[in-house]
Amino acid sequence: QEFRLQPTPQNYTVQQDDSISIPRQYRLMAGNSLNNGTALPLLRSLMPEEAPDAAFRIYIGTKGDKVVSSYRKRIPQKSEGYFLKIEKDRIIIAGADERGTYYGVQTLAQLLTLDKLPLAEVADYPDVPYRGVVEGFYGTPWSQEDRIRQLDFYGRNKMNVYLYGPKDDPYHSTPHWRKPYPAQEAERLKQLVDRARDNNVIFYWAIHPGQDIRWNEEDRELLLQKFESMYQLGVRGFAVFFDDISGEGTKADKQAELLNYIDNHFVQVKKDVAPLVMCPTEYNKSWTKVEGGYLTTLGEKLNKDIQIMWTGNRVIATIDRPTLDFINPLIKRKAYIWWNFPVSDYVRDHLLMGPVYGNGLDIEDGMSAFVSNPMEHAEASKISLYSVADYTWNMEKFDSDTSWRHAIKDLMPLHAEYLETFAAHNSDLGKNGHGFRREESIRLQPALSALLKSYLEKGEIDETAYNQVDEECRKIILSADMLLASGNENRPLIDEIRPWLTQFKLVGEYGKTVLEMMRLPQQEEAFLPGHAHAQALQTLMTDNDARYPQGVKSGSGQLMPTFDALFEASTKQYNQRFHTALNARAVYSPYTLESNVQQLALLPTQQKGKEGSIAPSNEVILWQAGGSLTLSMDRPRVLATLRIDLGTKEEGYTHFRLETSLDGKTWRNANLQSVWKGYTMQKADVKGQKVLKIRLTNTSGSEQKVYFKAFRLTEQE
Ligand SMILES: C=CCNC1=N[C@@H]2[C@@H](O)[C@H](O)[C@@H](CO)O[C@@H]2S1
Repeated sequence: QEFRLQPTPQNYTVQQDDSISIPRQYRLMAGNSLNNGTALPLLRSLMPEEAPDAAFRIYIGTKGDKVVSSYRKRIPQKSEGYFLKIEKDRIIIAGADERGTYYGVQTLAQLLTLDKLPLAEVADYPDVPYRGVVEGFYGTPWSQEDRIRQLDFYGRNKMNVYLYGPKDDPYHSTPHWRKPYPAQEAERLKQLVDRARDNNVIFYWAIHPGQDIRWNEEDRELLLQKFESMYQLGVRGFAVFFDDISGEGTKADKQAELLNYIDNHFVQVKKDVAPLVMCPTEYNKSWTKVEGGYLTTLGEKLNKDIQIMWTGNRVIATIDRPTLDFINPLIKRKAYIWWNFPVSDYVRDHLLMGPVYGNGLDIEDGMSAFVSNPMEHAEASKISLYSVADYTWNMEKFDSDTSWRHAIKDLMPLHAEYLETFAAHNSDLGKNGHGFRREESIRLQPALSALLKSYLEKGEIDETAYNQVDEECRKIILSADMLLASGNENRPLIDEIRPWLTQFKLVGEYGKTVLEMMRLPQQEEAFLPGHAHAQALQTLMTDNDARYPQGVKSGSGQLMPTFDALFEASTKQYNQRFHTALNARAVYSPYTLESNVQQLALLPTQQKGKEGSIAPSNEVILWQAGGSLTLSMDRPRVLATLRIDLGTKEEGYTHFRLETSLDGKTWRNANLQSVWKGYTMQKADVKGQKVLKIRLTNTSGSEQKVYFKAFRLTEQE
């Protein structure tokens, strides 16, 4: 692939017929505005040989510095803009501000990877003011090493914000948000703040107090003290998240009062702190009732410089002009977009490695920020983050596929072709509660559907499609092995995705086995080993690693559905021909879910051995009066245990009735006994009962706001 600057600059011209060799020595002419910034240390790390008498010169400064005064007019009049020019005997880097100058050096860093320096001219600036990442997902928070590597990545890709808000950090959220971090954690956070500064990234620390905040003087002061303790660690960006909570903390006027107090008595007082950011309780259109006044209250009452986050028309959604035309007038400012991609905490058995696409390319003027909420897999998230950096810097010129391919090359230059094969087939989310899907196996789709169609409809094999799919299965197996054996090129990435690489290889082998089976349904003996092997591979693909209780899925969007359909079709053909009863069912979930509660209706069911479950949801469920959820079995089954966790205390369960049925007509009450306090985990007394259906209904007569943290059953052996 040809060289490209990342992100794509606004203006970039190169003299085609000329270039210079990279100067070994140079005389540095630096504006003193850069003294305690990070542009100079970066430049020195790239070009170490300063020599006062060298012929080659580097002029670097910020608008207003004498040293770049003759280039003043060339500097874009945009914050974080810069002008970079490479001439025969000099390089000029002139920034509109310190960060712009730093970005000019980052662009030079990329040009220095070429053998010769092009005589280039770059006049560049970002489209979106704040660009970066919010570590805001449920699940295992990133490690210290993950975060250090992330911050360096943001510096190189011109992302300027990182918001620290991992839901499962107890000092960010309930129960310890009021307490300062213990010394060791505080030290680690200080390291991150320093690393962020080296990369010209604003480190935002977020607090998530809403689940148990009291609207009083004491909690307000405790919150400010916590912010002060973070300020002492060097934090210069602060956020307050009120998402995924219920109860007192959800009141808009109270939230606005608290945030304005923080703004007036902390942020504005400190003078060196970035604008305050808040995450509202109603943070997407599908959850907000405009007439309820929550958003308009924030829009009217919140100080104008306080940023309000928004995920779009749904929790997981792409962002377009209508999305912004809805929210901006209500909040009376440009939304601070929290984009829930590639976050996978609601589909933890999947990796989201595909291209970033679907967001509008003409909406840069409608948002104050665009930050990505990524996967708990930090390295694997970089494929998307690279493209988010590209998209937010220069939206019109963003090309999803080019960006995706370069993102992969940036992550593993020596194994790019194998990582691309892996990423192409590991991008869809599978069925999920949010109904958000992504394209997968795009290039192979025509061959997969042609192969399946001709086989199902005419019992024939489309040889062209067959060979394409066969060749891809070979590449899948090869790619999995090459990446597993890739050593130190990007060990953190391989450590993260290893379970999915192992699964990916099984998918390739399963494909090859099924392709062989397709040729043999008329051969009584020869068909059998292939059928047995395919079933063995199906078992291996479902009984995966106990360390991943949520399971590991690969190729679930296109490859596996096609291979399963071909397995079933060829086995059915065989059974008809030889009057046998070989198992002709590939995947098969004995449980189906029906519900008229909108946020539960699409939740997938899972089966592993004797355990069955409905996938949990992270958010607050608005469970309407009379709303119900019914789990149906394929046949009556004897239950051992049933555990339900609605994230509520004892009294919360009195609003619900649990019933079981053997025929779907007559229902019996099953009582809910509490198993343990805290987040009361409930256990129903269904031991030894034979059931066909289980139903949970809100019988309280009014809407209930609960979580849906667990719905798990085990069958009797
Ligand atoms: C604008 C505020 C967004 N707040 C959110 N909190 C939750 C996040 O913690 C989850 O990672 C995400 C995906 O499951 O869903 C919502 S999005």
